[in-house]
Amino acid sequence: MFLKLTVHKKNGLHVRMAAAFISLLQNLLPNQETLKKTYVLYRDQKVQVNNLLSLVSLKIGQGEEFILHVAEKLDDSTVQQIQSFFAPTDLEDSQQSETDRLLMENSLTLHEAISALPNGIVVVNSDNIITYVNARAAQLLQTNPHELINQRADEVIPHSRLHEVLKTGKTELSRKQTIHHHTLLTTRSPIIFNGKVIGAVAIFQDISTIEKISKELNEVKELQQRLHLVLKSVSDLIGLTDENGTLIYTNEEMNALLKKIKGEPHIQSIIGPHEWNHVKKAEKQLVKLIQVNQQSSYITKINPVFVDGAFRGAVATLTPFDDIRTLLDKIDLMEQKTKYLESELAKHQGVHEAFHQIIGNSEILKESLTIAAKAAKTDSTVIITGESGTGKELVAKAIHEASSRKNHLLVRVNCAAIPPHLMESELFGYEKGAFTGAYKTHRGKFELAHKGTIFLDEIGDLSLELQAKILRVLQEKEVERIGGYAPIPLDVRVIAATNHDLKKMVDEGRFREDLYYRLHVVPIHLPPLRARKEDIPLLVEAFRQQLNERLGKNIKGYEKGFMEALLSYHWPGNIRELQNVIERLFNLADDDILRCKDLPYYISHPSCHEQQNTPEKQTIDWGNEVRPFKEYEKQIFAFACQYYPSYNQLAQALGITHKTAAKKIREYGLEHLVGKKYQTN
Ligand SMILES: Nc1ncnc2c1ncn2[C@@H]1O[C@H](COP(=O)(O)OP(=O)(O)OP(=O)(O)O)[C@@H](O)[C@H]1O
Repeated sequence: MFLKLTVHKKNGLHVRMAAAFISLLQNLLPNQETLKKTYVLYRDQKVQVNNLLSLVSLKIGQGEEFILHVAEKLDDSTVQQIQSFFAPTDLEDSQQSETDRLLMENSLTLHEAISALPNGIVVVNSDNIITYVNARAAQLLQTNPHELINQRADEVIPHSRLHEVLKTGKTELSRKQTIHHHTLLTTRSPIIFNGKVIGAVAIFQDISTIEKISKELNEVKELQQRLHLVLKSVSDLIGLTDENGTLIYTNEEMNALLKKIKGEPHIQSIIGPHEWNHVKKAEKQLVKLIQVNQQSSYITKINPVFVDGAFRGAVATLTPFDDIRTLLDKIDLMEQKTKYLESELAKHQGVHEAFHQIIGNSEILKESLTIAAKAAKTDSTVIITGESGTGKELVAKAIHEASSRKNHLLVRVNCAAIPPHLMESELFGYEKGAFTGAYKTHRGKFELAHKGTIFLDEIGDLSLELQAKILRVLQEKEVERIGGYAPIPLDVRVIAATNHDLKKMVDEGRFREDLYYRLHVVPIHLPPLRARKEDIPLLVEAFRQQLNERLGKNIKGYEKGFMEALLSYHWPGNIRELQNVIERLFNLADDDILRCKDLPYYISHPSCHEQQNTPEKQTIDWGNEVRPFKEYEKQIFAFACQYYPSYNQLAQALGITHKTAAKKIREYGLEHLVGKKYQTN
């Protein structure tokens, strides 16, 4: 039920009156449960009537009304007694009234002070019933004060230990607990009156923020330590300046430099005042190679630091340039190594097995073979240049074998060997009856090479007329037989080779410029053997094995000094000459060892030609008087031997035996001239 009551006392519902009112209600409502559920409603506020401090804190003034809400219906006499408690009285004892005012003021101040505390306060009576909760405690427990008042503390407050304190009468200091994500430090104390525990109070201090700050502080400390370690472990010189350039932080390396240059702890003593002014003004990073004390150079980076637009200092990093130079050198070396390995890999990956029979490990040869192997994968025209006997034909064969045309013919035309008047019919073929003797249609080399490869060896020996005709075939991709009526379409890959200097021939008008360029799509130059002498041992070994097999011999090795002799010779006839020399030695060998004594004299005595003063013979000088036969003979041998790399070939050319040729060369001391002009003829 609701009772409307008015306070008439001068000091309103003051402390003493409120206490008297509670006492009255305790007498009138002996049922404690009813009393617990009895409230005072005043201006939107609701407080339990038996909570003295809360009741007083309503500050109900003189003449003001409030409602008493009792949980049960009261009989008339009880209602009357309550109403008469508040009935106006004519007389008010002025001294008592002053005492009441003082009491009221003090308890209100106390209440305000407790309410305003940042700590939460919960008070229980001796039965562990909550009698007071301040606003902060209610906030921390995430509820309203009136939800807690009159409740058992251990039922409504998590981890409450006030009942223990009531039992022991001992204070529990600063116990840490977590309630609703807040870390609280709780102190619980008994309230003792007349030596008796009449209640207890718990004070909660929220230390969540402090904890957070302390955690952050620890993190900052850790970060600082790590940063310190990082700065310590870098070899760069690091410094932090204020706005005047004074170094406020320096790592050990920077300290060492400052010590060395005996400089002030200012960045200006390292970079100079001019650069410092520039950093301040430019508002961007300065990167410069700076020489300090004319001793060491540093790559210096200065980053200005601006806070809210104001220049506050700079971070300076100095990297010793020598270190960088060493690193650059290392990188350079690594790059070179990588390039080398890449090219090696490319060579191994790129070289088709058809190239494996080409022996040699020299860089210069491998480069040429790499180009050849790449060319094999295309249909481009290839021209192979190089001295006689360097392996041009071998490479042409390998290109064909490694190409997609390998299942068709490789047709070789030796342009130097076929008589010029037969060359045209050889190359292009003829129709039956095209000329006298053409009894049947003859297909030319180009036609035979259809879908395959034509190898035009010694192309520099072609007449200008035939050069023009070949150019036409290359351009039109068709061939016309002599006496033929219609051109025949051709699908032929052309590989040409020469030991002539075609460029020079073009300049001299002996080779067509247009054909020269038509052929030079993929030029491959094969180096002479003297330019890759490191290949000699490999070649000799390969020839030894081949010849053992071919000639059914068992030559096991070479005499000491043998390889040295081969290495010091200049091999004008290149690999062909080497091959021939080894074959000759096989034939001369008495046992299973190749011996120096069997080597041709000009090889076993490499210096002999330098000692000789027989001049090269350009022509044979017949003179105009008859001279002794031997003189003519010497001239003939001196002239002829220059054009052949071996006695064998010389003998063949002169129509004499090998033995005679060798004997005569030795007799006239002409070894030094053998093969001298071989490469250019
Ligand atoms: N790298 C090599 N490895 C093994 N044998 C080789 C090598 N180079 C050349 N030969 C051999 O040397 C001889 C001459 O080679 P090839 O006929 O290919 O040379 P060429 O340059 O075409 O000579 P020419 O210009 O006189 O025609 C051949 O018997 C060939 O097998």
